[in-house]
Amino acid sequence: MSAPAPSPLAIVDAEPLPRQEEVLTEPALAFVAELHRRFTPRRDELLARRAERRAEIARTSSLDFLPETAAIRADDSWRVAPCPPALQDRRVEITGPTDRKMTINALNSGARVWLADFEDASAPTWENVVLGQVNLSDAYTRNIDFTDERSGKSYALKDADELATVVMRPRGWHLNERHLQVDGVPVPGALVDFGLYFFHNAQRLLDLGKGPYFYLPKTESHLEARLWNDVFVFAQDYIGIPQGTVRATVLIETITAAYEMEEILYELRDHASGLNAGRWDYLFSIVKNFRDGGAKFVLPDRNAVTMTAPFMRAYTELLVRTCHKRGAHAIGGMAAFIPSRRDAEVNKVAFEKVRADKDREAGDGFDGSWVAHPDLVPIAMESFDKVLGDRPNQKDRLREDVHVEAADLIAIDSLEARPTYPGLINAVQVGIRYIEAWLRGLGAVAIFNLMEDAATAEISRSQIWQWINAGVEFENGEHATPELARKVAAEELANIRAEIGEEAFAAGHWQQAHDLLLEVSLDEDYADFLTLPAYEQLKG
Ligand SMILES: CC(=O)SCCNC(=O)CCNC(=O)[C@H](O)C(C)(C)COP(=O)(O)OP(=O)(O)OC[C@H]1O[C@@H](n2cnc3c(N)ncnc32)[C@H](O)[C@@H]1OP(=O)(O)O
Ligand SMILES: O=CC(=O)O
Repeated sequence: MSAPAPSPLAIVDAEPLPRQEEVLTEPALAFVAELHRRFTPRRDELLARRAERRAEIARTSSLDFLPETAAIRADDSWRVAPCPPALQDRRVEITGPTDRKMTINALNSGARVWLADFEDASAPTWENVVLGQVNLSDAYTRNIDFTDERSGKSYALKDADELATVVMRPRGWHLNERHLQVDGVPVPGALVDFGLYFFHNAQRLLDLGKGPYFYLPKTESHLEARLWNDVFVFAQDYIGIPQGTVRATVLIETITAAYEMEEILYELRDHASGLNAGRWDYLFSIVKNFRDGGAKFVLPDRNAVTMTAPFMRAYTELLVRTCHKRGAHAIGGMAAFIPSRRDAEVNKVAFEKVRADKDREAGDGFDGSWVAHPDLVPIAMESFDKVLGDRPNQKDRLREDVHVEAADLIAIDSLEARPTYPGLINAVQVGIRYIEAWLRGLGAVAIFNLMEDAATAEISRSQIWQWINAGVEFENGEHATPELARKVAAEELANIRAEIGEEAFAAGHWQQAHDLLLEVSLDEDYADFLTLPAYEQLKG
């Protein structure tokens, strides 16, 4: 008797979208279903391991390099695969969501790379998930030019040799895509985003002289990197392209991954092209993991933690050293200051702050860095041009002077700043405003002239949780308590209502955002990710 046919992947509870049939083709869905069958069980095991490790951190309040992988770190002989030409020069990378306008603007921005984001800059509505894929395919076939009906402005791609190389960021391992299910089980969003993109574009990209390149977010261990590597090996065979075609840049943006940088590169060595210092999620991860570690681990206001804090320098310098030792690119992170074309003073501050950040990164040995806005591309370019000149990167700068001990990465108490009452107000303001936008399908927004996305919002809500649980006393004598957070949130909601007016208030999701922020900031049972309960409430 022949084996029963595998269950197909079903589209569940989703309104049909224009042109979805171009992305959700039968062969593409069969590929995603196969990824799910092969790899979701291991994904589930690895999520359970995350919980075990966090329980261990709660018990010990410490982390260390892994004894069982010491041989990988000690072996000086291995390197990651040679870098493909399209990724040699990554001196400036722009990030952003994949709606049609942003896709064209990012590709045309003058940056060498565009991080096309299905993760923190994108709220995972079904429309964003599917139409983001349509837009990327349209960009590769040069079928994307359009006129914005509201502004009347026309958008067209520049010549191919002027466009940024795309590095696509799928969702992290923890999020499911409820609209695609096998036997009633939702497929991990990571496999949906990766699978659809890879299936439709891998060969097309090779024909264009590029390749299927990925940023891997929120990795917590080298075992998770191994899972991605196995996904790549399977996917390359499945569509018949050579092994080693995929390239992945791993975001080192969890505190546990910072202790496994070498191991992560090792697991992915046939597919790795670099590591990125994702500072915002990194801070979130520190607060999350050490949230109940007592006063020693209490971070001050988010905006008071800069990249020059000793524990942040330990992290970034170790990242550069590790990458260059193994032949990989070291890519810097995101300064959150957003320029304004309408306000010269805001613009000036953003340019100054971003220039200082990029100068520091270029000086420290990074091979490139991120910006959030096209107007910041020339600023970052100047910083890296000064250091790199005609060289595509500075991987030859080995930074052997860098020595980081395990304790340096979590020496939070070396900071003098303390949490402040205005810091609490800001965390509440940003939390409500960001969650409201997310529930409308926007994953990245400018709030108070700073870029906010899922990672920065995670810091805000986690700090409220941590400060309350650590019984922080602010400079004005107030204590962080659930009652105080509720009072500040109620005031903020009233302020927003007065600011935007009744009609706009009623049209938005403000009360819902307020309630959700309080839930994820005050619940004793801390939610691992804000986007998990938020996804339950996301329409579409
Ligand atoms: C922690 C992390 O994970 S960081 C990575 C994730 N976060 C991101 O990627 C954020 C990316 N940045 C953004 O999304 C945007 O810059 C925002 C939301 C912060 C601000 O956007 P806006 O309010 O539209 O900015 P602004 O009005 O100044 O934009 C001016 C123009 O630049 C374009 N633009 C702004 N940012 C980007 C971008 N990142 N990519 C492409 N185009 C952009 C706008 O579309 C607009 O184009 P138009 O003149 O044709 O209409
Ligand atoms: O994803 C990047 C970060 O800073 O977080």
